[in-house]
Amino acid sequence: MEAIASIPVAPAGFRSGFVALVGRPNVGKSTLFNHLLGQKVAITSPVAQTTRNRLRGILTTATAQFIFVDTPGIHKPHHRLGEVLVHNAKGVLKRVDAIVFVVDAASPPGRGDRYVADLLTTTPAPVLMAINKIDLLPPEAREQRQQDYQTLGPWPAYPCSALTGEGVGLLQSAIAAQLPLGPYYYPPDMVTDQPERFIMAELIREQILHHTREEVPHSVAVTIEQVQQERNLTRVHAVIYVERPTQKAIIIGQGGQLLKQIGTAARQEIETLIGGKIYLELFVKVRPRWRQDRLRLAELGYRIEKD
Ligand SMILES: Nc1nc2c(ncn2[C@@H]2O[C@H](COP(=O)(O)OP(=O)(O)OP(=O)(O)O)[C@@H](O)[C@H]2O)c(=O)[nH]1
Repeated sequence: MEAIASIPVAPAGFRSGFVALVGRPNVGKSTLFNHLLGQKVAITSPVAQTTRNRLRGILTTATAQFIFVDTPGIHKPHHRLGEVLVHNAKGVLKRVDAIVFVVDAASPPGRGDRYVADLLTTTPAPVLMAINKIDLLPPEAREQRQQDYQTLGPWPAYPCSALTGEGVGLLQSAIAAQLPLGPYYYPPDMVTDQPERFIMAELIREQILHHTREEVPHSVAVTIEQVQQERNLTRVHAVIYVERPTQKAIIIGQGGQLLKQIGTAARQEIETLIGGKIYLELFVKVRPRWRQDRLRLAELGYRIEKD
């Protein structure tokens, strides 16, 4: 109840609502999400399908409150985890006030984009198209690329770069204009509704993705087993789950070198997150076929959400 008591009454004309970022994997949804929030909440990586659980990020300005929902990249599922991701992403689309359809300007529209565009033709919420990564295109090619993408649907398009920030302000104002008049749903200074533990686990997973190659990433899950507050130090005990002993060996590396690098990088990210000293203990465990198993998915925190 305390959190509710600290929510002020919104001024007249205030707009607020839920905004979904959707798009095929790797178009830059998480990067855009972080840029809009001005803070690192979602992890990003060059490996497709980095985003797993639904994450909410809150941005409050003088005139509006946006609750951004980052969805996993939508694509045709190949295994149980894939199905859960797509099911959850579809569910989100039915419940939001606005949808930002993110596409990648670096390449022309493809099947993945059309798959998403088709889903959006039946959603009730207004759709805006963010043509992301325009920094990768020479200025003279942008107009043509925008036209290519506008064949996907009748939605207004906003060229932008989540990396440099170009065009993101305009996109943000356009989203605000689509939100209904409404209250503060969260306290104005709140940035995410995810518990710190979840973000810690994601920051560790992010470093694993950065430090390993294709064969490992999708087989990794991270759980935070224990967080102990000591005088000037927070002790974090985390477990990295993989599916095969070979993956365990890769993550640990020769003489434990790679795990050490992952740990150091993740520790620094977590210290920035919580603003204090961390002692991070990482363990690697093998759990065969965890991605195929509903129960284990649930145990590791991948929820199947109801429509
Ligand atoms: N040059 C450039 N790269 C970008 C931009 N936005 C994102 N990227 C890069 O594109 C890659 C994918 O970005 P993510 O934000 O993880 O993509 P995503 O759509 O969330 O991916 P999934 O989690 O797979 O759905 C990363 O390497 C980003 O650094 C951009 O505006 N310009």
